[in-house]
Amino acid sequence: MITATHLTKRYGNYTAVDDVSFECRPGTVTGFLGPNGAGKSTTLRMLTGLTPPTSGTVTIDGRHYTELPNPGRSVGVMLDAAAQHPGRTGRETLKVAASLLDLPRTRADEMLELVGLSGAGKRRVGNYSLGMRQRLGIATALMGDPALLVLDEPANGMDPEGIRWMRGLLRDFADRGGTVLLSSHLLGEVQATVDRLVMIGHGRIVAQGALDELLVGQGAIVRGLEPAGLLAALTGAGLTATPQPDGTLAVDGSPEQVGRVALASGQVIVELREGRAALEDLFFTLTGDQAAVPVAA
Ligand SMILES: Nc1ncnc2c1ncn2[C@@H]1O[C@H](COP(=O)(O)OP(=O)(O)OP(=O)(O)O)[C@@H](O)[C@H]1O
Repeated sequence: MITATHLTKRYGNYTAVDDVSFECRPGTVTGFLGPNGAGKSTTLRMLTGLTPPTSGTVTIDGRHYTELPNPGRSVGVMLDAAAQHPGRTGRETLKVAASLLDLPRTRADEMLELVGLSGAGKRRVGNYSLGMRQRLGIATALMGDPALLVLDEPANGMDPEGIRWMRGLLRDFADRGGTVLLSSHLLGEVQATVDRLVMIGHGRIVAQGALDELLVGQGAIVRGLEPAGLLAALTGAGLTATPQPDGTLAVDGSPEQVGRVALASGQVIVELREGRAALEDLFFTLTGDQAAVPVAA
């Protein structure tokens, strides 16, 4: 289990990570989501002992990363897939990782196979695409058969097939009791992969919880035969309705409320559903500059 408690990092007067607390439990995949510069990498660097926190703690099964006897056997980490030695082949990279972990070098070929790079093992990493480097980084992280995985932007540079592959791999890892924490600045990349989300903006956690919980209570989506008339009726009834690019209105009321307003005002509705606004909208709202959103439990 990963536990961050009031984790804070300041660089001079600038607070990159501000009072961040969250947990990642065994059997779950947690997405750590936020726009560029939100503080994700700094948090992951504190988690893996590379940057000391200004205050607060982050532990792995109750211990600091630096206190783990053989960290690579407990936590698989990939912080920067692009930073691998370009002159080594994929196989050499994994052999070095195996020897650092005191594992047989044959493990390198097993891992190449696992991440679908068997055919590219003899090529230099400098000639790999970013997606291939991500696969190699994941192979390195999995090398020591850890119970936890920490991956910074693993979907970066991966094509849709690669993302699908990674989703299956991480799901399987978590289903076998593993704990996964992965960061992303693009919700769409991780939405189908994660069970839980921790959203960060400007160094602060703006929301966290199960994916389903975060989607609850998002209002209603309605499409009227005369959108302008429906908008006026909804607004007149005290509801906030926002026109969407697809011609629907996103309303901060329940479908029943919207239906009643439409009935009372004689507006014809051609579509009405629970407003499970795309999580992307929630993400942008929560992390946008205007957002002064309190921390959700
Ligand atoms: N060593 C440092 N010295 C000063 N400022 C830093 C340092 N490291 C990070 N920062 C600042 O802290 C903020 C958070 O950076 P961080 O890399 O954690 O964000 P991020 O969410 O991972 O975004 P990205 O995906 O762009 O890396 C940024 O404004 C960054 O400029």
